[in-house]
Amino acid sequence: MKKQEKNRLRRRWQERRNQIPLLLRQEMSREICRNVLAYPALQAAETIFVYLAFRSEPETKELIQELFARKKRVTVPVCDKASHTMKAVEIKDFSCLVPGSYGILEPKTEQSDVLTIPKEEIDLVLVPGLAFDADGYRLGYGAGYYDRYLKGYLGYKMGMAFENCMVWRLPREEFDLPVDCVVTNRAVVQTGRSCL
Ligand SMILES: Nc1nc2c(c(=O)[nH]1)N(C=O)[C@@H](CNc1ccc(C(=O)N[C@@H](CCC(=O)O)C(=O)O)cc1)CN2
Ligand SMILES: Nc1ncnc2c1ncn2[C@@H]1O[C@H](COP(=O)(O)OP(=O)(O)OP(=O)(O)O)[C@@H](O)[C@H]1O
Repeated sequence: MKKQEKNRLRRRWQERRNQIPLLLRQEMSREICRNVLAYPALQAAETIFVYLAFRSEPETKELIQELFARKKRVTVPVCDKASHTMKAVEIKDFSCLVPGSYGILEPKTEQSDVLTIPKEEIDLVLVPGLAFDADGYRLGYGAGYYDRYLKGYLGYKMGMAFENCMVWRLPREEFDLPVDCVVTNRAVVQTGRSCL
């Protein structure tokens, strides 16, 4: 039941996000990144797990560039499609990235083999989503990658979304894990603990 409802919502929220004109999306993405960079949990974090945007998600390239400038350790997802699990792989620049699972940019395999960073070393995870609710619950693409990754994760979890992708309440299942805050172009919505 919940699954069907989530699938219906996925289509609706994906459509809604796709309808934001590109220029507005880019402008709002820059505002989200500014808000992320100003947030204390980001400033305190040394190792960060950040997604590489695809489809109409808030963009992260400029954010990552600034993380490099601030000497943060940057890791990005590498998916294993068979098990629907992902690992965090360190990148030092953009030159190692190639289209991987689902056409999302990923570091080349040789890089994944040597630069996988253990979950315990990740201070902050920046989480993409089609929608987030007021308690930090999230609607993703429906493969459970982030739910699996965040299970047992003790660091800080920060959602990133356009302000019109915030909703009062999403359907929840037992494996869904909320983020600690959601950063939008307009505000930081505190949904859990406030710092690292
Ligand atoms: N930028 C970014 N990277 C990310 C995620 C994300 O949400 N955003 N993920 C977060 O989990 C993981 C990838 N998850 C994905 C899960 C499903 C589909 C997908 O295309 N699903 C199909 C329907 C399922 C199917 O193929 O049968 C679709 O939406 O059309 C794409 C990515 C890891 N990397
Ligand atoms: N911790 C877990 N262990 C095993 N299976 C899980 C776990 N979390 C989620 N799943 C499975 O993954 C499926 C998708 O979960 P869900 O609908 O919450 O995806 P999502 O969070 O929207 O997707 P994504 O994280 O890929 O963007 C669920 O049907 C569930 O069976």
